[in-house]
Amino acid sequence: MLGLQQASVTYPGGRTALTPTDIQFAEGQITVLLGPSGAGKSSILRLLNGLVPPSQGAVVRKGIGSLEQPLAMRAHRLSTAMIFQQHHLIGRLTVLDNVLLGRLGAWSWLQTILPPSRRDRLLSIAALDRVGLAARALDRADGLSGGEQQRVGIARAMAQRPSIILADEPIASLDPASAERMLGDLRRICCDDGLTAIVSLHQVEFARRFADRIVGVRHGGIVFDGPPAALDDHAVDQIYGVERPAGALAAE
Ligand SMILES: Nc1ncnc2c1ncn2[C@@H]1O[C@H](COP(=O)(O)OP(=O)(O)OP(=O)(O)O)[C@@H](O)[C@H]1O
Repeated sequence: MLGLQQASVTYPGGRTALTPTDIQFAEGQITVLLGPSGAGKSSILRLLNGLVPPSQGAVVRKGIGSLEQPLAMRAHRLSTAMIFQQHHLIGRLTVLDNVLLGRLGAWSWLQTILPPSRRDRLLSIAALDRVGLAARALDRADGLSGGEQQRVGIARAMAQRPSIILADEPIASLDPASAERMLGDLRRICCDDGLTAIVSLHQVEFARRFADRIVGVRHGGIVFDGPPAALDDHAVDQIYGVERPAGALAAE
């Protein structure tokens, strides 16, 4: 449904982060981009959400067309939610207000200056309930733990009512238990709602448990593409090479 067609990324200054790449992401599938630091995972996600334009090639979405067209990009962004490594919550706002921000893209100018509608508030509370945080709706966001704040990030993404979720290292700053909970919630919601998710991760064991499909990225290219069961030690070596960190195999 969403894919790269011979798409590459060369940043100003001349650094090529992604060599011309073809890849399709199937509807309703959870894909993990796995690879060492600097491999090009974030650059793929930035292409997919339009934060960087392809230097060559195209990003194409079924039913919308090439994202080069401004109207296509707008339609794509409205139905694509991002989850970041740092949750980007506004600490002094309530948890509920942060989740309501997920509705912004759907609001008219007038709605942005009026109090949120009852419908949007209910939708946001329902999204919080799905990550077990409805009871914290009126707490200040900065009063929550890091793991809870990341789950508010999932709720905010869900409030957008997306069909695609893009997440860039969403567990990078979490302890193992919080990471497990966060990925568990995300997987359950994606499976229940049939969402397409593309998530970059560093940890091989989390990737194996969380993904339907693993795409290994190294030196700006795809070096592995298959189901978790196919990610054997040889494949991990192909992805990480000598850079494989001591903790890469552990779910940490
Ligand atoms: N804005 C930028 N300007 C110049 N070079 C960049 C920029 N962003 C990334 N790069 C370079 O592009 C390459 C790929 O970076 P990218 O962030 O896509 O990798 P990554 O696999 O996501 O790494 P990490 O896991 O550390 O986030 C790296 O060499 C990086 O230094």
